[in-house]
Amino acid sequence: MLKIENLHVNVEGREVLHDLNLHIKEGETHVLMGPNGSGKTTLLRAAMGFSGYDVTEGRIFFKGRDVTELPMHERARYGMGIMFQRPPTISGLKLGKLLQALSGAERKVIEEYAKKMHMDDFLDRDVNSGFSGGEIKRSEVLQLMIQQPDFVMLDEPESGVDLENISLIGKSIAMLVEKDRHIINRHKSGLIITHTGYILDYIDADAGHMLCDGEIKCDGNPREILKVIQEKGYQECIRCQKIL
Ligand SMILES: Nc1ncnc2c1ncn2[C@@H]1O[C@H](COP(=O)(O)OP(=O)(O)OP(=O)(O)O)[C@@H](O)[C@H]1O
Repeated sequence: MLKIENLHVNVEGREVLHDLNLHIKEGETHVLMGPNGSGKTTLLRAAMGFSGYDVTEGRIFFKGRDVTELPMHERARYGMGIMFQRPPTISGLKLGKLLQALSGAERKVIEEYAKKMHMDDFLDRDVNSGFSGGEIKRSEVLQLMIQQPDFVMLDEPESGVDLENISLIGKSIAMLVEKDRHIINRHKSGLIITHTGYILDYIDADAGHMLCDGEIKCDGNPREILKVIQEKGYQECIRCQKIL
């Protein structure tokens, strides 16, 4: 689904990602962990094609096609979707209208989806305007549910979300990446940034990666990586990777 080879990314003239390699197969969901400022969001944004995230070396392949030079809207059309860590407020644009524009679906269908995410009362409000942290996350997941991308990138979906809503968001993301289906019938994939690992209670991730100083320092079982980080810190995770 996504193959990243020897990726180097500059942000504001500084190299943030160095020689990064990542391979996520169709039907797989991976989690990405790492300390603050290590480059996790940069990786998602570069993969999605945001401007300001300059690929200076390396290639990004999506569904077998080299998308390194493709603009973001074409990557989205081709099946990539992203959930922001801190999405902007869009004054003057109602959430319902945005969902209609994203999907072309009728209002009735949008209302049904919105109900599932407990967002039906938000359709006539400006996107993210005055939304709480948890409401913003539910709105982001709702936008992805409407778009149904083949590959979702989620930036800290559980941060700022209360326990009840983590369950709702976790289960919805599991459906987005088809974790409810048997592996042979699963065609969607995902990459999820997490600090706490709560999302792993809902999504049985296939692999985990620890990013530090712009490089992936460890690949392995996500729960094992998380355990080492929680108990001994990131440096120990880098050191002990052989046992994961
Ligand atoms: N637009 C930008 N302008 C300047 N520096 C940036 C910009 N975007 C990212 N950076 C820098 O790149 C580095 C990596 O940032 P990034 O947001 O990718 O980290 P992260 O691993 O997602 O962190 P966190 O866990 O805190 O969300 C940081 O030092 C950050 O300050």
